[in-house]
Formats: sequence, structure tokens, C-alpha cells
Amino acid sequence: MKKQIRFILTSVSILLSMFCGLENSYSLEENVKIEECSDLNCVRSHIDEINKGIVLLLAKRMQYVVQAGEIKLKNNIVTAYDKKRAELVVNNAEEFAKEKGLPSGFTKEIFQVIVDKSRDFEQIKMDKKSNLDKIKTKK
Ligand SMILES: O=C(O)C(=O)C[C@]1(C(=O)O)C=C[C@@H](O)C=C1
Repeated sequence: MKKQIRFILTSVSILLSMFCGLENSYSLEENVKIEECSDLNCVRSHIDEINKGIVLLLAKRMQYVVQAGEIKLKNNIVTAYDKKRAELVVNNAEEFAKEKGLPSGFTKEIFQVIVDKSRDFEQIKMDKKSNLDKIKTKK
């Protein structure tokens, strides 16, 4: 009987470790190919270039966010925040990042900030635009 229990416990722990290991089954190296560097300067210059790319993409993204706000105003929506969409954006990014081998939670946290700050900027732009439009219609 004791042997049976030990067997069951061992099997369960093996299955659990296999299951938990699934999350790390995508390795970064397999997914995203990079150039090998032999010194720190080389690595840092690649990181600097990537940082510029990230900023450029964020600037592009923000322009679309502002457009979203303009479209909302045209449809008489005055609030930038869309809970359902904001959650979907964050969860999609996290899922994709996991497939690419990034550590769990890393992307979720970053995208939560991106989506929150984007919403705030969008709201400011929307408020300004609707106030301007009000002034224009009064004239
Ligand atoms: O999709 C929208 O409606 C947007 O305004 C864009 C965005 C985003 O940053 O992705 C920003 C604010 C909303 O809460 C949801 C999503």
C-alpha cells in the first residue's frame, strides 16, 4: 500500500514538473535569431539600435491611438478607455511573448503600462479636441 502511494506521488510530481516546464519549452534562442557578439560594446550597440526601434514603434502606435480617439469622438464616444479592448491587447501581447520564449509576466507588465499611458494621452487629446469643437460651434 505504501509503495503504491509513493508511486502515485512520484508520478504526480513528474507530471507536475513536466506541466510547469511547458511554459519554458519555447526558448528565446530558437525563436529570435540574433548576431553573436564577442564584446560588450557590440552587445550594447545592438541594444541601442533595438531601443530606437522600440521608441519608433511606440510613436507610431501612439498616432493610431490618437486616431482611435478622433473616431470615438465622431461616434459621440467621449471616453478613451475601453476595458474589454485594453485587456485583450495586454493578454494577446503576453501570449505572443510567451510563444517567443520571453519570461512569463514580463510583457504583460510592460503592455499594461503602454495601454494605460496610451489611454491617458488619448483622453487628453480627445478632451482638447472636443473643447475646441465646442468653441468653434459657439462662434
Ligand atoms: O482600441 C482602442 O479603442 C484604443 O483607444 C487603443 C487602446 C490601446 O492602447 O490599445 C487605448 C485605449 C483603450 O482603453 C483601448 C485600447
